[in-house]
Amino acid sequence: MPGTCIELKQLEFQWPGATQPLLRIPELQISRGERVLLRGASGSGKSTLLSLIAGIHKAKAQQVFVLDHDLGDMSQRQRDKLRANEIGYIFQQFNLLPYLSAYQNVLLAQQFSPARRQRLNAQQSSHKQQAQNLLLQLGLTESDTERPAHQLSVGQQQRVAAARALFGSPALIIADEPTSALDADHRDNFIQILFEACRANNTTLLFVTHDASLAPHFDRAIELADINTGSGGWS
Ligand SMILES: Nc1ncnc2c1ncn2[C@@H]1O[C@H](COP(=O)(O)OP(=O)(O)OP(=O)(O)O)[C@@H](O)[C@H]1O
Repeated sequence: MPGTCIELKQLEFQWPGATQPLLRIPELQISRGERVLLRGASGSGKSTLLSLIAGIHKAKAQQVFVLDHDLGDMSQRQRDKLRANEIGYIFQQFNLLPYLSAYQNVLLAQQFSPARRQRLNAQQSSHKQQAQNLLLQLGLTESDTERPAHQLSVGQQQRVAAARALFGSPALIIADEPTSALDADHRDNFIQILFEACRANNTTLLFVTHDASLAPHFDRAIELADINTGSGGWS
């Protein structure tokens, strides 16, 4: 459907070895440019749902549409390509390469993505300059952008992970508890910057958190248990 970023219909997912489906979601629709907070108890299946939307895993019975692509019809390779080009993923554990500098970690986002490279090439400045500018906007100092990731604080590493997700303007940002290690001031600042970057590009944001106080910042807050009738919905 035009204007729709994510559409789930009759999604059902069960981990191998589990006795029942973790996720059974009859329907969910998220519009392009919408900022959605997803909440749920620990172990209820939030990260699993994000991995299905990002095409990392695939459900047996599913209709998952992302940016008008039917993920059920796509091979792993095609889903990897869509993710590289159009989905910025901020992982709980950041997944930074420790001995690369902050800006080099950001540059990784375009390495496997011709679409991101093309959008970056349309700007005047070099890719390195654009990576550094994004890190400065997110609150790192110029010298921090040159430091290896393992020498940065947890909060700084979170910002590098966010910059890498945003680099090259993907259409969808998926963030899995990206503010869990930040204090309240840094958390609000981080969310404002993430929102500004998303607003500038009409980027959709799907943001998982345990922190109910963040809900007013978002267009919509979804409780996973309210949309899921699988085993994750009963906890
Ligand atoms: N790779 C996997 N193989 C088998 N089971 C898994 C795998 N990953 C997650 N699970 C199981 O799926 C359930 C949901 O896990 P998931 O990480 O999606 O929950 P969550 O809501 O994101 O939890 P949290 O808030 O604690 O991060 C858990 O019971 C977990 O053990």
